[in-house]
Amino acid sequence: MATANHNLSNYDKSTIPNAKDFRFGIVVSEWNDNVTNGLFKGALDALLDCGALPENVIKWDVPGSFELIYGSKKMIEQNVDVVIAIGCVIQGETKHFDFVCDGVTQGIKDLNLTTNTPVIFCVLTDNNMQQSIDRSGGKHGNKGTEAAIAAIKMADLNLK
Ligand SMILES: Nc1c(NC[C@H](O)[C@H](O)[C@H](O)CO)[nH]c(=O)[nH]c1=O
Ligand SMILES: CC(=O)[C@@H](O)COP(=O)(O)O
Repeated sequence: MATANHNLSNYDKSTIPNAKDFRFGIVVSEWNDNVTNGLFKGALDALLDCGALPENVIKWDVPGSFELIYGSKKMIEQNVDVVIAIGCVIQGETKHFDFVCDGVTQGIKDLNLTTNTPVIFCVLTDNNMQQSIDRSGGKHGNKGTEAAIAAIKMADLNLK
């Protein structure tokens, strides 16, 4: 189902574990920060709504989405139960978009394979700024909210 047919912010709290005992690390890219700040707000609001304690949420900023890989790796060392990697990559004139998107995707995938801490992929890879705005609190909801719910579920799974 494409995002256009699905609101990213919809969730049913009755189906989500209480997050009060989980520690969350959130790494946020500063590129396109009008978007990434919106994604972070969506994620934080959802975590707190589902019972997370503010003191159990660590937030770090990194320069760009490519640095989400190293930032998430270092965040894992902070003994958190799950990491959310937040970024916004928008197509420019060159192929750089392709390499950044593939690099961060593969890097986060590798962290999920090689560590015991889930890293949630909350990286928009859009054709233009409007698509990013629409997915960070706009008409399609907020991918940060979606990522937070995924983070809670994966933290709960990680304890089993
Ligand atoms: N163009 C975008 C970038 N580019 C920067 C890279 O992520 C990286 O910081 C740089 O190559 C230095 O290593 N980053 C984004 O997050 N979004 C973009 O649209
Ligand atoms: C994803 C990028 O790095 C890209 O936005 C940079 O823009 P350009 O390809 O025009 O250099």
